[in-house]
Amino acid sequence: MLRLTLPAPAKLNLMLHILGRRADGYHELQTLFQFLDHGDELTFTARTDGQIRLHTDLPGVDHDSNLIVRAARLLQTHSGCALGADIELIKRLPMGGGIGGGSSDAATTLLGLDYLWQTHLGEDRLASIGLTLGADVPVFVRGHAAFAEGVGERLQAVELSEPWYLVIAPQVSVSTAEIFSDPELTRNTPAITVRSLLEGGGHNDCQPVVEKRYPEVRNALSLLNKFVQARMTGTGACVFGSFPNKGEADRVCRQLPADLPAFVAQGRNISMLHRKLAQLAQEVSG
Ligand SMILES: C[C@@](CO)(OP(=O)(O)O)[C@H](O)COP(=O)(O)OP(=O)(O)OC[C@H]1O[C@@H](n2ccc(N)nc2=O)[C@H](O)[C@@H]1O
Ligand SMILES: Nc1ncnc2c1ncn2[C@@H]1O[C@H](COP(=O)(O)OP(=O)(O)O)[C@@H](O)[C@H]1O
Repeated sequence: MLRLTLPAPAKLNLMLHILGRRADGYHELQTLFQFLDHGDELTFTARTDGQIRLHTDLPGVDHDSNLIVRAARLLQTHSGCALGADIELIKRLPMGGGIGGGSSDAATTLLGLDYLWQTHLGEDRLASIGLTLGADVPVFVRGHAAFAEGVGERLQAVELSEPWYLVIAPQVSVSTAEIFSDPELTRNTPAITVRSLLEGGGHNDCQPVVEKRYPEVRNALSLLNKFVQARMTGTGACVFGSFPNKGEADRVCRQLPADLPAFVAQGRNISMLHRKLAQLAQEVSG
């Protein structure tokens, strides 16, 4: 196989508690990740000259800093593979939205090129390579809804209900580092067990800080709160509410101001990337 198209789905942090700060400045957290059936799309074509070429520009991100290019080069280093790739990206996920677009693109690159180049590094090595690119990359490599602890790298797979979500993407990009360095961020939420969490509850400790700094996020939350309990994902800027079916989510979506970007997607416990890879494996073996 020389060419491969794969999805890079979004995630939501259904809750995000900050328990403390480590000596290296990173924060200890507890969070619940679920994927959405909405995301970016990447197409990989193998090159024999070893070059990595991403053919899609992202505003404010130069070629070599793009997480896709960095992931591809890391995979070359760790596997010793001499092949390269041409990569095209269809970018649908808002950047700095807290729905993990960059991390998901990186994970899709690691899994996609591992498949295309036949480097067979395996999920454990790909997840640890991914962690060097960002705290959120491993969950996308694993592809299962998870309760995460540590800086997000200790993952416990969970089975959640799969409701429909209405996601509003206020037109601001929130820097994760900026929110984590805010002196007003609450960093002392007591640890909870995954069991008590699944029985209900949880909140996002970053939300008050982002609401204070970004009126666009505050407005999106109060708009959505008129219909359903709204919450922010990750360090923002996206906010979401859950609905039992697509029809109700679409109905509320139609009532939002036309100039406010929003979409409806279903929560998924197994990521679309892993569904597609499993389908490919079945086609090859069948
Ligand atoms: C907090 C989450 C929840 O999903 O936020 P979002 O970025 O998705 O909104 C993520 O774990 C973010 O992961 P990711 O976006 O990969 O962050 P990284 O690139 O690893 O870190 C960006 C910066 O955020 C801070 N940071 C990040 C994660 C963490 N547990 N503690 C931190 O203090 C650090 O200052 C770091 O330099
Ligand atoms: N392929 C990529 N897609 C999105 N952002 C990227 C990518 N590569 C690098 N970045 C950088 O990473 C930052 C965070 O990206 P993103 O994952 O979209 O946000 P978040 O972590 O809030 O979900 C962006 O603002 C951008 O500067």
